[in-house]
Amino acid sequence: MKALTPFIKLIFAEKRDLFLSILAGFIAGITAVGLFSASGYLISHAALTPPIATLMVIVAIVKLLGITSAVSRFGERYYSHRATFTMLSNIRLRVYEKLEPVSNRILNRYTSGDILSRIVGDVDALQNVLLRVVYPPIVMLSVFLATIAFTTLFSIGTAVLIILGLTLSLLVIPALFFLSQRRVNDQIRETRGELSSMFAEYVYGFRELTIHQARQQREQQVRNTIKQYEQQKQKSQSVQMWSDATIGLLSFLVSVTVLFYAGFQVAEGNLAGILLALLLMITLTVFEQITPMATLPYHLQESAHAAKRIESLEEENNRVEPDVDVQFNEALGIQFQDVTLQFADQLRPAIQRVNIQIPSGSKTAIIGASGSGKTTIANVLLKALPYDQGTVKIDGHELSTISEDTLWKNTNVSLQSNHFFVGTVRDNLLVTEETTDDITLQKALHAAELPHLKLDSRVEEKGQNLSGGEKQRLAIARLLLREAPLWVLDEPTTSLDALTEERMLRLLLERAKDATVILISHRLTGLDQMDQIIVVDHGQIIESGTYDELIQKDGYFKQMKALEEQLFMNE
Ligand SMILES: Nc1ncnc2c1ncn2[C@@H]1O[C@H](COP(=O)(O)OP(=O)(O)OP(=O)(O)O)[C@@H](O)[C@H]1O
Repeated sequence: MKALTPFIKLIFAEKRDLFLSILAGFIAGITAVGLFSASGYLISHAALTPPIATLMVIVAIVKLLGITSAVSRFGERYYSHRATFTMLSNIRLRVYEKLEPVSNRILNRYTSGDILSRIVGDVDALQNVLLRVVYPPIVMLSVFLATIAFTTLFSIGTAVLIILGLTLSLLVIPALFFLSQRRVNDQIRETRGELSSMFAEYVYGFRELTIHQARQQREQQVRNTIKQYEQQKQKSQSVQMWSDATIGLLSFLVSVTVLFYAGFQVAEGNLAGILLALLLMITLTVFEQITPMATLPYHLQESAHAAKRIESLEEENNRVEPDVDVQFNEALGIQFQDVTLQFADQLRPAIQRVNIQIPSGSKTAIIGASGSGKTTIANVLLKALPYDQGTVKIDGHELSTISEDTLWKNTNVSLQSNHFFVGTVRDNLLVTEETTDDITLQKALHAAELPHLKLDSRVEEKGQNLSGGEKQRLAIARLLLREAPLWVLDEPTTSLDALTEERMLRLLLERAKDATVILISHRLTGLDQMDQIIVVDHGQIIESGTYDELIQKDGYFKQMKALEEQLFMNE
């Protein structure tokens, strides 16, 4: 319930619509009760053949109540839905604003299918907070109180019977059915999340699954999960049906009891016979109004759960960003001191007691076997991963005192896999904020050895119409368009042949000559151009020094170099 508080606050921000929908709901409810009880009274009174004028007055009252009830019901729907749509758009904005700055961290922790189901499905589920959780009890309670007060004017016994019936129908029966529905609802939610992730995986991996002929197997898994989901939904709906039927039966029993009780009172001379139909109609109509209350516990649980899931995404945002931001120099010095990071599901730390000194303006290569922890070091530096122990400083400032925005503004980054947007080559070069003219863009393309690409050439989804090497060179052209005091290059040239790789590295280092450069690589090409080489193995730094120092040392680097040369000669 606590998780719902911020969303309930958003509902109460729509004070006017909320008030109008409650008012219209109350008028619609009370006039419906009035309409049927007046009809009952009219029928009974007509049997006594009163003067026509009396009947006309009652008929006019019935008509007026009928029209008022219909108009108020429309008003209730109109204002409550308007408040809901405004609230939903405010929730969507709120969620987006909170998630956007932490998207990097979230993508590391949740699958994209899960994130999608939270920001779409769970946000949509919150529309029921107002429509089915907040205002129905307020409207129902006020209608019941007014009806019961009205009934006590004629028969206190009938009022007591209605109160008992309502307590059973509104509290006891829904609570009992809710308890038996709870487990299956938990299962439904779990299966829905699983299905969403599974489906995203299927769509993303469609090509690989087809090539490896594993598509049918996956499809079957998705189908099985859909079937399981449908069965669980059916089970939940059947519990709901039984709950509705039991409430219907109870309302019928209460109405029959009222009829017998009031009939007995008439026979005893304690109640005017003309009121019998009125009391029966009041009972029947008031029970008709409780239908939305039967599903309230279900919607309350669903909304609270949705709110919790959204909140858990937003919790990432609670990591406080510094108020006062730092100012950086032309090139940035970097220091890692005893930095350790262990992923939750891993047996050993991805990086352990890592100590690195990178002087400002220097060029450092971090090398090591696959999985040794190179990218993790870069991610820590880019604040994409929180570390467990140690200190990281950039330009003398602790990483925690630097906002992500400032950090990324001052960094030119090439990730292992770069994203390419559907559009033109120009669109893909202009992803930076800086506005650049066509001549500069063309120069960047030429420098990245892509003279055959025109700025208006089409780039398909994920750059599918470009070769692996062309994609990397397009990413390099992007880098060339941006100035920054720190360059972090994670394997920027792995898809290139050795000679092109050498030229590209030279080009990048030339462009970043005044900046601090960190190059992550598991190949050793071009490392003689670096000021410092750090060798990582199993998350620990095992060697570091200049190219010449490491070659002279008979260590890991020298062995790797010898092995690479041998492979190169064999090719
Ligand atoms: N998000 C993650 N969750 C759990 N473990 C992870 C995660 N990212 C990386 N790891 C683990 O941390 C270790 C270091 O990974 P890292 O990506 O830093 O290696 P790397 O040296 O960059 O490898 P490569 O050269 O193959 O890119 C690996 O054992 C990897 O399985």
